[in-house]
Amino acid sequence: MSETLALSSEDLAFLGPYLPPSSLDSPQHPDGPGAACKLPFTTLTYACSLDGRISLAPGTRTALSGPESKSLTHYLRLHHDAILIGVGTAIADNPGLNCRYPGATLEAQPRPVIVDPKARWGRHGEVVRLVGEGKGLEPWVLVGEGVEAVAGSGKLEGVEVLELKTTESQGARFAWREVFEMLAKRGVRNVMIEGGASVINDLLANERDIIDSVIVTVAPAWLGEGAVAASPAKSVAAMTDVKWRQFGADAVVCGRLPR
Ligand SMILES: NC(=O)C1=CN([C@@H]2O[C@H](COP(=O)(O)OP(=O)(O)OC[C@H]3O[C@@H](n4cnc5c(N)ncnc54)[C@H](OP(=O)(O)O)[C@@H]3O)[C@@H](O)[C@H]2O)C=CC1
Ligand SMILES: Nc1nc(O)c(N)c(N[C@@H]2O[C@H](COP(=O)(O)O)[C@@H](O)[C@H]2O)n1
Repeated sequence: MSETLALSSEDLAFLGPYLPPSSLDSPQHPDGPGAACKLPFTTLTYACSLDGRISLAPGTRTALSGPESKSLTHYLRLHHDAILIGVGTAIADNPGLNCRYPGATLEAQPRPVIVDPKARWGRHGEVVRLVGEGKGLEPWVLVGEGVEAVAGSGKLEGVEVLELKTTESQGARFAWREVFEMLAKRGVRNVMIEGGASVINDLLANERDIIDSVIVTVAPAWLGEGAVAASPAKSVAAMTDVKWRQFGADAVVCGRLPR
């Protein structure tokens, strides 16, 4: 399952303080609502360019991380119970969402979680890679209550569809807290939130209290104006507990969001 290099002991020491605690009884964020409400510990993590972009164009998969920071992503996957993405990313990237860090076994794999209120995923054939390779866990797809997932096509075989109520005010949205409560009830202790842009921007603008750790890779490239930006609708104050480290050609910043 390994496809990445092992990180150095210095890299691991750098990342250690930002990883999820080993159990919910020992929260890293003592006053964090995540711990208080028994929500899972959450890590918001993605890679962006020097102009804050995460992909070249909407619906386009773009490799920004170099080999070293890609290893970092897989090391993070090793330390989380679940990886959450929006359906836009699932459709655009057809991601594996498994852990390919050296030594990662099938038992150590994170649970892919796809936020898909209108059950759009599975209509495009991308399901095959996520589910079919047998190198990761069966994804959970969160759909709106009463929304039929890929009616009659049978393409969602190997995927568990979970229903959650939506609010119609903003076009079938889930309340993030309810998403994470649902995951906690299913035994998920920590979640790595990988994107994409809508998920990142919504959480940063509106639900910062839910995020316990932030780990962002900055690649030394510019994607330009037409590219998809990680840029919340509102400003967010500077992170606290900030540390930077170089991973190959990329810079990685870790921190916590101000409460
Ligand atoms: N560089 C990096 O690290 C990463 C880059 N990416 C890139 O990001 C791009 C995709 O971003 P984007 O198009 O914004 O897609 P997202 O992955 O953010 O998915 C967006 C969709 O998820 C659903 N969604 C988001 N928030 C909620 C909510 N609160 N409740 C219910 N549903 C919700 C909506 O689905 P609906 O519209 O059906 O209602 C929404 O349109 C791709 O190009 C991908 O390559 C992605 C991850 C990481
Ligand atoms: N860390 C990171 N760096 C990049 O350059 C990226 N494009 C991403 N994308 C995220 O990783 C997913 C792909 O995962 P697999 O390699 O297919 O398992 C992709 O869907 C994004 O969530 N991340």
